[in-house]
Amino acid sequence: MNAKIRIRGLTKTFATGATRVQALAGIDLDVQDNEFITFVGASGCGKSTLLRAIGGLEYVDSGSLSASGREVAGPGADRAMVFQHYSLYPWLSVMENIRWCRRLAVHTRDRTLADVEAASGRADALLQLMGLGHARDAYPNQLSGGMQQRVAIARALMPKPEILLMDEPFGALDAQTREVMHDLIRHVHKVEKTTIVFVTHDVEEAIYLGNRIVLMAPRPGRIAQIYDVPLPDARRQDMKHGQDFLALKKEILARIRETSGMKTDFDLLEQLNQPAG
Ligand SMILES: Nc1ncnc2c1ncn2[C@@H]1O[C@H](COP(=O)(O)OP(=O)(O)OP(=O)(O)O)[C@@H](O)[C@H]1O
Repeated sequence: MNAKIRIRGLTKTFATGATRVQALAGIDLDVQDNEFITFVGASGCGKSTLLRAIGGLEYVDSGSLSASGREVAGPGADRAMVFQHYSLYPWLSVMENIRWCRRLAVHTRDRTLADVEAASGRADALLQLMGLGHARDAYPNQLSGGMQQRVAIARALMPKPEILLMDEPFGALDAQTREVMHDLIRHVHKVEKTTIVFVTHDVEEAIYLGNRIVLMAPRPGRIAQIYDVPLPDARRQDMKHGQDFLALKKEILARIRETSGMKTDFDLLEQLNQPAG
C-alpha cells in the first residue's frame, strides 16, 4: 500500500551567521492514509520544521518527501495547515472566513451553479460539524479562543484536503476547552477521513489523539522512537486514567527528559534525596 506521506533521509540545517543548527537529520517516516499521527518531543527537536516541510513551507537540504503520491515542491491543495494562532480575517464573518478559500485562484473550480451550491452545502456542513451553527454571522472578535480555532479548522477543511497538518493548534486554549477540542478533532478525523499530522509538546494530548506517536529528539533533530497507541479508535476522556495510557505517558516523558538533557524538579528532588558518597 502506498503511504499518504513518505519521507526518506530528510535533512535540514538552519544557518544563522556562524551558527548552524541541524533541525532534521535522516528522517524516515511513512504515514498511512487516514492515520492520525502525533509528533512529540523536547523543545527544538524539529517537530515544527518537519511539519512545515510536509506542508511545503520549508526547503530541505536532502532526502525525499512525497505527499498524496506527489513529490512535495511547495504548498498544495491536498495539504492544509492549522497553527496555534488562528489567523482569521477579522473583517469577515465566521461563514465568510470558512468560505474564504473559494475566492482563491487555486480553488476557482465553481464553474456551474451546481458547483456553487455544492460549495455552500460543504460550508454549511462544516459549520454544523464544528458546532458553529449559532455563530455563522459572528465576527472573530466576538468569539472565544476555542470557537476561533473551530473556525480556523473548518476553513482548513473547506477544500477537502487529503492531509491536515496541525502545529500545536490547542496550545493557547485552557484545559477544559482543550478537552472539548480533542474529542471534536477525533470526530472530525472519523467523519472527514483526513490524514492528520499533529504537533504538540503535551504528551497526554499526543497519546489521546494519535493512533501512532512519533517521539523526536533534539541536536540533531531526529526520530527517537515510534509508538503505537494501545487505545481503541473511539476515545473517551476516562481512558486517560487507564493503566496502558499512564504507562505510555510515563515512558514517553522519561524519554523526553533523557533526550533533552534537562533536569525536572522531580529529578533534582531525587538527586537531593540520594545519600551522599
Ligand atoms: N527559521 C529558523 N532559523 C534558524 N533556526 C531555526 C529556524 N527555525 C527553527 N530553527 C531551529 O531549528 C531547531 C528545530 O526547531 P523547531 O521549531 O522545528 O523545533 P520544535 O521541536 O518544533 O520546537 P518547539 O517545541 O520549541 O516549538 C531549533 O533549534 C530551532 O531553534
